[in-house]
Amino acid sequence: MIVFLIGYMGCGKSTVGEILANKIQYRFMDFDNYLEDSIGMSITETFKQKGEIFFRKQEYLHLEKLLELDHYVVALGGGTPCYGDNITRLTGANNAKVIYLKASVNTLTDRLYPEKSKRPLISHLDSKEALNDFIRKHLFERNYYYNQAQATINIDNLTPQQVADNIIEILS
Ligand SMILES: Nc1ncnc2c1ncn2[C@@H]1O[C@H](COP(=O)(O)OP(=O)(O)O)[C@@H](O)[C@H]1O
Ligand SMILES: O=C(O)C1=C[C@@H](OP(=O)(O)O)[C@@H](O)[C@H](O)C1
Ligand SMILES: [Mg+2]
Repeated sequence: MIVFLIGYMGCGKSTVGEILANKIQYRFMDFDNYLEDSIGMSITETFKQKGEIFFRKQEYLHLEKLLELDHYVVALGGGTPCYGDNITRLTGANNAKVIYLKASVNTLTDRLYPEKSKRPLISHLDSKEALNDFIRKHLFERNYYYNQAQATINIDNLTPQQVADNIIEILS
């Protein structure tokens, strides 16, 4: 089986994915790190030098390889399920379970404000209010895709360990 974690930037896909993989003795892949290795540049540099459309194309192309994995937990990028037919490729894959880590706009704002420099889509937003407004609108657009996951966990008041334990319960 492959477990795909989806959800908005900052919901904890990378953090929870690693914990979950350790708990269930699966391998872990952070799709962003994988893309950085295969492109040979950080995501920030890729957006700057090649543009977002290039990045989305890389995500689209490399997703094909992920679908062949087994015994893996994969933390996808926040945008991965929201472009092309990626969400149906994920949910339609044999042997895959797509899980949405759902967080409120305020939780995401609090978590992302100190880390926005690592995320090119939000790094230009100066104030916390501007970030909050951006996330509210962006999440509204993206929820259409995230809501197609096979399971959803409301993560607002959970530690990463608790989120991982919730996923294990869903999988059992
Ligand atoms: N359940 C949680 N509770 C509190 N902080 C969390 C939780 N999950 C993740 N974080 C923190 O939120 C930030 C974003 O987490 P990250 O795993 O990078 O999210 P994503 O990969 O979805 O963008 C990190 O600083 C991480 O330590
Ligand atoms: O939401 C997005 O479009 C993106 C999310 C990022 O991953 P995280 O969700 O792990 O931050 C990364 O793929 C890139 O900066 C674009
Ligand atoms: Mg991540």
